[in-house]
Amino acid sequence: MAVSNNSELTIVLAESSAGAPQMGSELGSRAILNSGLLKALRDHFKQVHICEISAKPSLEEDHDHAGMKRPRTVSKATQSIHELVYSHTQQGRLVLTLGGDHSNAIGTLTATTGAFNSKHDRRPAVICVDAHVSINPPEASPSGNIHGMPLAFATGLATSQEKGIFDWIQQNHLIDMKKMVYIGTRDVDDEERKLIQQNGIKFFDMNDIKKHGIDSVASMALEYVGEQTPIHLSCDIDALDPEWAPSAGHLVPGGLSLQEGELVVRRVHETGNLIAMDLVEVNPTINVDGVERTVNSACALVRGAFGLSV
Ligand SMILES: NC(=[NH2+])NCCC[C@H](N)C(=O)O
Repeated sequence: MAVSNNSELTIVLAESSAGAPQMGSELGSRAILNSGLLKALRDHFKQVHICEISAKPSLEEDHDHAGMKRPRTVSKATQSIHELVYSHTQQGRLVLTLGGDHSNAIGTLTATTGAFNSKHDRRPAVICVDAHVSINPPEASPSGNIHGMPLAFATGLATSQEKGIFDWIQQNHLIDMKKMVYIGTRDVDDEERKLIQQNGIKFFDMNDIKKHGIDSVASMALEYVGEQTPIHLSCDIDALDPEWAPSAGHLVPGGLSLQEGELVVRRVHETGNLIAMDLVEVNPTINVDGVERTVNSACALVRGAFGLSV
């Protein structure tokens, strides 16, 4: 029996780019939704709810704190996302969050985990499709950009007690490191590598994909998270090769083809266990000639994950 109810979808437009070094990804959510995707989702689901969060540059001071840039703006935006996603997950709806930059996943991952934990006393699995592992604790981050840190906060490897800076994250929101897996990684910082090893976090990097093929990797990843486990699928568009997603913030060559990306998300769909999906880092201000291609790729991943026809 599937763990998710597939009749209602909530779309969260996470129009915040404060976690990234450059602006522009706040325009990504609408670019994706308005490219025909909304209609397709409305045709597919019985009901579609749309919510939005925007993080306008705050007028108050948001100076760096403990190795983080714009920490109060990002904390506030992700807390709002958390509250929305939490309440819609609790109502048994599937949730699609369209970013925005990857820091938004701090809000989504803590929300589905918190909501499932309080309702069912268990934590969902998290499948991250990403070129990066996005698990830098602030003090180890080479950039200070919070979009490189979402998994650090969502796992509890990074914490902050500072008022207004991620002090809203609670113990029961934290994802289970033994139930998370990365697919498509190829740009990992030294400290991130150590954390992945020390905590035994499962990953399938691009070499594993070349070696085993994407279908076997998808099978291994799904076997690892286990049957009957709700799945939160967290996708950064930069997992795809820049050929397929040129309008993204941090391009890393040697990524997944669109076909490989689609295969992964369709395999997740087939489990019947998907409860939430994030799609982040589409930036329509980068490589403007490639925006349409990037948006089409993003739509294809969303369609695949929710089992819409091609
Ligand atoms: N979602 C992204 N594009 N992340 C890029 C992160 C790059 C680098 N690891 C950092 O922490 O700054």
